[in-house]
Amino acid sequence: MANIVAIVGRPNVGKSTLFNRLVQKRQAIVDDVSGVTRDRHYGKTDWNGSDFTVIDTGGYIVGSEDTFETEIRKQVELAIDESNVILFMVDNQVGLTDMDKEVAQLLRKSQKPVLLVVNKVDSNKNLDDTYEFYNLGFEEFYTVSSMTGSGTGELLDEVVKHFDDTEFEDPFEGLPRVAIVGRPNAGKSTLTNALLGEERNIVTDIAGTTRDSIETLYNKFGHEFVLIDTAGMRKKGKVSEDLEFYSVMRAVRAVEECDVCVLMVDATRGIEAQDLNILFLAERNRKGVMILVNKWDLVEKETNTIKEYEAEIKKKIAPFTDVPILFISALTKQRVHKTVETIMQVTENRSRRIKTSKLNELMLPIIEITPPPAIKGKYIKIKYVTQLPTKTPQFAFFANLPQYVKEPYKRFIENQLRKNFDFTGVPIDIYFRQK
Ligand SMILES: Nc1nc2c(ncn2[C@@H]2O[C@H](COP(=O)(O)OP(=O)(O)OP(=O)(O)O)[C@@H](O)[C@H]2O)c(=O)[nH]1
Ligand SMILES: Nc1nc2c(ncn2[C@@H]2O[C@H](COP(=O)(O)OP(=O)(O)OP(=O)(O)O)[C@@H](O)[C@H]2O)c(=O)[nH]1
Repeated sequence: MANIVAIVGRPNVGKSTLFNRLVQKRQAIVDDVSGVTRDRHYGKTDWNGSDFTVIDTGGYIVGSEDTFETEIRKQVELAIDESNVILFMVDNQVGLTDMDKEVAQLLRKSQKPVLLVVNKVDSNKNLDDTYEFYNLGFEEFYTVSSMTGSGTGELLDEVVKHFDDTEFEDPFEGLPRVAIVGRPNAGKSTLTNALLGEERNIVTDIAGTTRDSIETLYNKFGHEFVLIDTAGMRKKGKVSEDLEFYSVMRAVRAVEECDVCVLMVDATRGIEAQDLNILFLAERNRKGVMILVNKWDLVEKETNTIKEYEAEIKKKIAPFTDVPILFISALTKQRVHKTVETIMQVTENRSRRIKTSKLNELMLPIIEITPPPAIKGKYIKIKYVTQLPTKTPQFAFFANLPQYVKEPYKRFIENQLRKNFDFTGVPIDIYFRQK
């Protein structure tokens, strides 16, 4: 089950600071698609082995027509809808404010666990000031300093206790789980219908703590997989910018739950920042990925159109370019069958295992010819390589001075692996270890 933690609170209490502490910078994604409106941050992190996504719901538009109150209300509603645990943050330096009380009032409606976090308790002598926050009606609260990190460990210990890790009976155990994601209007529903047709039968309703994702079995022409449909996340009556964000949240959740992430792009719009965010998220989550350029029927074609389009996309998704890109029309069903075949291929690639003997036979001569560059006069000797017994392809190269192997060489090794074995659509990890 995906676990999502939202941070809410009035402006300036330190939400972004906590967010940045929890989510390493490179893992954070700034949802600045709406640009003129507000920034929301979401990113992946883990505590004691529990993975979760953190959303910083904050960020306000200067000069917005919305009053703070409407803004806060939206933010809180979003948190209640989309997260599994809510962190309600207040500011110990400023003390209790009316706006904090209003937020508390809104949060009272939530069925979800809400943890009160008193921030900016930078030293123990500030603890005396925190008592007034008992007025918010919570039985307890957590004092932290987002700036120094103190208290965040205790907070996270509590957060992870609220995750729903119940193993549900999975009737599709062992089948690949596929999510179709993309911006609003990219054609996700059209493709889903093209795949499942009239027989679309909803087999299970897996009730998560937050909402139901519907899983449907695709079983035709000898291919079998489970389609994850998180369409329920889309609420009626949301204004456009929220709609955009809901679609992001839907994608984030779908990415968490899938094995293969099918990113759908509208050919008439091209690949956009938000598409790339989702793609990178999938990559970091070690999911299989493929790109569908949909509505290809609308594009005026010349001899090199596909080639050029593909090159354009590859430039944007670099360095992970070993990704299938198909040009389809969900509407006319052009290459829909090819889509299914590619899904199966990516699934197979993701669980590909290469024998150690085969790996060494192939890779050691390559390394012999192109060894890692010597550093400070020290020669790096790679002795052998093995694939780790993980769910997705990960390789360990054993060397005398593994710490000296740099990123470009890692990339070289990755490219060689990709050249020799089919890992298309699959992120691979390469580690250098001491031997
Ligand atoms: N002393 C102290 N200052 C903090 C701490 N956490 C955040 N701050 C400061 O508080 C200010 C606001 O922090 P942000 O993280 O931007 O607050 P926010 O809640 O995300 O604000 P919005 O984006 O406006 O919603 C910044 O100047 C931070 O440096 C803390 O633990 N101690
Ligand atoms: N010409 C053409 N139109 C398409 C194609 N696929 C989808 N459309 C149209 O694009 C519009 C949006 O398609 P949907 O399938 O609803 O898109 P979606 O991604 O599910 O949209 P959201 O539910 O908003 O996220 C509809 O009017 C479709 O008929 C295609 O391959 N070619």
